[in-house]
Amino acid sequence: MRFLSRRLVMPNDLNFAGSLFGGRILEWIDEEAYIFASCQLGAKSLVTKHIGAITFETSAFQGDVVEFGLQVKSAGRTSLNITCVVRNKHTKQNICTADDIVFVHIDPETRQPTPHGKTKAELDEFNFEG
Ligand SMILES: CCCCCCCCCCCCCCCC(=O)SCCNC(=O)CCNC(=O)[C@H](O)C(C)(C)COP(=O)(O)OP(=O)(O)OC[C@H]1O[C@@H](n2cnc3c(N)ncnc32)[C@H](O)[C@@H]1OP(=O)(O)O
Repeated sequence: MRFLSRRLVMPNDLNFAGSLFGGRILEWIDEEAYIFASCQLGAKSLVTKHIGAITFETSAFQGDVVEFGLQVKSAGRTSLNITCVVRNKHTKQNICTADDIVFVHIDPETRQPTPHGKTKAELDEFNFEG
């Protein structure tokens, strides 16, 4: 798994208890996973179909730097299944794991699923630029 991106926890990212809001983490994961999937497939027309499992493991706080690890779990005909781990940049403690994040490649006109043309083996082999 490669950690490709970082964010700083700002005051407006906090919940009423003063820790990083779970909804904000999910928003970040959706966006980071979309960027990753889009780069892997070389395609913009992707929609989030499914997020299978979300586990919040430790809290993060204002001023923490969090980083996002992403990897392809599997590739289907029109879909890409991704795992994302959010961890504290300094302590390396996991904050959240989101598994089975499924994006579907769609035709921008019809908005129907359309093949993305990539296999897992191809993505594994040619993922140097992420
Ligand atoms: C201040 C606040 C600011 C907020 C600032 C926000 C900023 C955050 C920025 C975010 C930026 C990023 C953006 C992200 C992208 C979106 O968030 S997109 C928005 C949410 N998603 C949607 O609107 C999608 C709505 N769904 C659909 O349109 C239709 O379900 C779809 C995607 C066209 C698929 O239709 P379908 O009938 O399910 O198609 P079907 O052919 O049966 O299946 C297609 C593939 O999905 C797979 N699949 C189907 N169902 C499932 C399932 N339940 N589970 C797993 N796989 C499935 C199938 O196996 C198939 O895979 P392949 O075998 O072809 O590989």
